Amino acid sequence: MRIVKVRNVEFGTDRPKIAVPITGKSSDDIIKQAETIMSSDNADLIEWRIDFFDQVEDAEKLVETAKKLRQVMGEMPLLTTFRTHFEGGVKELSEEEYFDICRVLIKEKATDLLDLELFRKTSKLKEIIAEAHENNIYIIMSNHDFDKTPATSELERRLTLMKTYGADIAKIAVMPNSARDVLNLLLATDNMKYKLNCPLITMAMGDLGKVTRISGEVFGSCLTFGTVGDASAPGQIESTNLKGILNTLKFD
Ligand SMILES: O=C1C[C@@](O)(C(=O)O)C[C@@H](O)[C@@H]1O
Repeated sequence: MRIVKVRNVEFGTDRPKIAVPITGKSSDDIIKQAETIMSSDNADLIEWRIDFFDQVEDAEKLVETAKKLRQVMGEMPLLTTFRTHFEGGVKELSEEEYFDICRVLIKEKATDLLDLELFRKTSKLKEIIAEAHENNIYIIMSNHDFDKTPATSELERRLTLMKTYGADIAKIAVMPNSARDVLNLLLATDNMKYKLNCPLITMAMGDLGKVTRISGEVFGSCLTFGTVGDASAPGQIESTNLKGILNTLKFD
């Protein structure tokens, strides 16, 4: 599998990296959360969920908060994500507004990794990916289904599409309604881990899917989301616990 190195963290090798989400609404809350995460010593990277931030549409405030985060985070990679309402996020934005926010983050080099949702306008996605790469920002392309788990072939098709568009890492999150759905997500992951030559992040959400959040090293998911405080999706495991389990399941 290809390895993607962002600052001092390698994705696609060794145990899955732990991303801890920040879900604060105000700039102060966001910085406080980052400080708590840093002192927990469990995170390999932080995901800033900017759809929770009540000033996300104010470019100046967005960049100012990103700069403060960088001061708190030292050399730890920052993933910035605007999760749209359509894919389970907090705030509703037009497609144009969504891409405007991506552009601000890229132009100001305000993040190391940017989440980009697959099901947006293709021509725009390609433009944003090119701009991100010119500015040394990595793209995690993503897709979320909060109701169900698509068929394995469809999961594989979506992951392949992400890679074709130029994603550095391809991510898919689904909601399982049966153990078979969980297996299908894991099967798609295992099928694509060598085929795609692109690190993958996959998970089944909710309690039923928890096993997918700890088994990435076996099946080929390079990152798992764990909590310090609030969760950003159902089924996320507390980060101290998560780190212990990942280390227990580690193999050579
Ligand atoms: O894409 C994802 C995955 C996620 O939905 C999860 O299930 O852990 C959590 C989100 O914050 C993140 O952007």
